Amino acid sequence: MTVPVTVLSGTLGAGKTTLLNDVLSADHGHEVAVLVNDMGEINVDAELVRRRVERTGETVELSNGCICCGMRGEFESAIIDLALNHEFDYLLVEPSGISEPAPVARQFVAGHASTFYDVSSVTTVVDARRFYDTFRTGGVERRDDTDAGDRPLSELVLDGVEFCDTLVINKTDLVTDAELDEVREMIRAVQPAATMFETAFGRVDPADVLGTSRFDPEAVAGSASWRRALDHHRAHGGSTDDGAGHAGDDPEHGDGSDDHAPERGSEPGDHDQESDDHDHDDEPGDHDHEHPPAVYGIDSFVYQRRRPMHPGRLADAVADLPSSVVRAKGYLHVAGRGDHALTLSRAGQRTRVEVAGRWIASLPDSHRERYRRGRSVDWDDRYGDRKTELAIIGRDVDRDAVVTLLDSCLLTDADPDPETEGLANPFPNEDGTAVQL
Ligand SMILES: Nc1nc2c(ncn2[C@@H]2O[C@H](COP(=O)(O)OP(=O)(O)OP(=O)(O)O)[C@@H](O)[C@H]2O)c(=O)[nH]1
Repeated sequence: MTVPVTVLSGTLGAGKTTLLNDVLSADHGHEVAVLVNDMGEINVDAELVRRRVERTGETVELSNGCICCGMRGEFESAIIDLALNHEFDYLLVEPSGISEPAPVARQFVAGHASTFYDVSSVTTVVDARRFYDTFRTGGVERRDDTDAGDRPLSELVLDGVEFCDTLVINKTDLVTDAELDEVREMIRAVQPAATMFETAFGRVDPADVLGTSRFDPEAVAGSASWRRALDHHRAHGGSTDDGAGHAGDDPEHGDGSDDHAPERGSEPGDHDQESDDHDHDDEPGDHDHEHPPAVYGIDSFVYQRRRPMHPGRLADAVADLPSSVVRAKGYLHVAGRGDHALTLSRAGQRTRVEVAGRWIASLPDSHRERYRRGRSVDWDDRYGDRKTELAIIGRDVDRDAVVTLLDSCLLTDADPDPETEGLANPFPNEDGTAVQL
């Protein structure tokens, strides 16, 4: 029999430990083991949790790195060791505040540990105050964890919100009702599918996070609004691409730092395999539309163009995107970067662009043909698989204005040839590199 697992995700200080302690001290009816992954030398969270868990089960601490990347092997050994040598009937995992929940969950879905465990829920705790400040007012981010690489906090926050089945909006005591309404709406904009709770000091009913069986790897991986928008777009003729139209990674894996290096085909429900499997919320007769139906008054659409973007104008345009755009994610075809597919990930006011891999069109003939034979690539006679394809998510977004802004970046015949004329180009052009705009 497998042991059910809840992965409790959330950025630093969101209130995970507070919630965990509250749940553990309640009458939950389980023999719980807890695995805490702190990054610091002083294992404060583990201490707090240990006091609670002593009565009922085991606590395991992993403190020398992040279990979603550098410590995967150690993590796997620890959970297998737990399963083999200890008595418990539920596992709670609190990854570090910089861990991505998807690779953590994957260890239980696809790794050796999957023999012993079954993910019941990936629950993400969000600090309502900080979410509002980050996404509504574009407030200054605190970078209190140096191991987060160069990823903005806003993106780490959205990682958790986008990959979960249950969302706990915590610290509601620190926002006004109007602010909470906005937080709820913005979260719904990026993650329409998860079950949502609102709380202060992590007070939830244990049954809301333990044993819910809400987790479905494919559904969760496809639940983010940007993913739904891209899938819908492709399914309705925006492209015949199979979601892997270049030789690099999916924009899901938006991180080029060494520790969080993307790994193809490594996520639960990996999109290279499942691009068209999940529900697209089709509307009959809606095939001209490039977006899923509005959810909670939220707009989402996909901007797609083949022609390359002028690098300087694009960098300026990204900075000028209206604040109504909460999230944008997808590929960029940038002039002067004809070899490399770039992924853009915008979370709140922060935008990060990284090299995702090579465009298939830039590969030597033999490789190119092999790729094209292996997958149904959306191919253009002039540009091959190169294209800009961005899912744009927000509230009351002036779509025409965004399209006009992005169209103004398209390279024209009047522009100098960026491949030959040494145009200033802020975009990255080597594997594993990224810039923030
Ligand atoms: N005002 C307020 N403070 C809270 C709430 N929930 C937690 N806190 C406080 O916020 C701080 C961080 O809470 P933790 O539970 O340690 O957060 P965490 O997510 O475990 O943090 P890390 O383990 O550092 O990633 C603590 O001082 C908590 O007492 C809440 O709902 N309202």
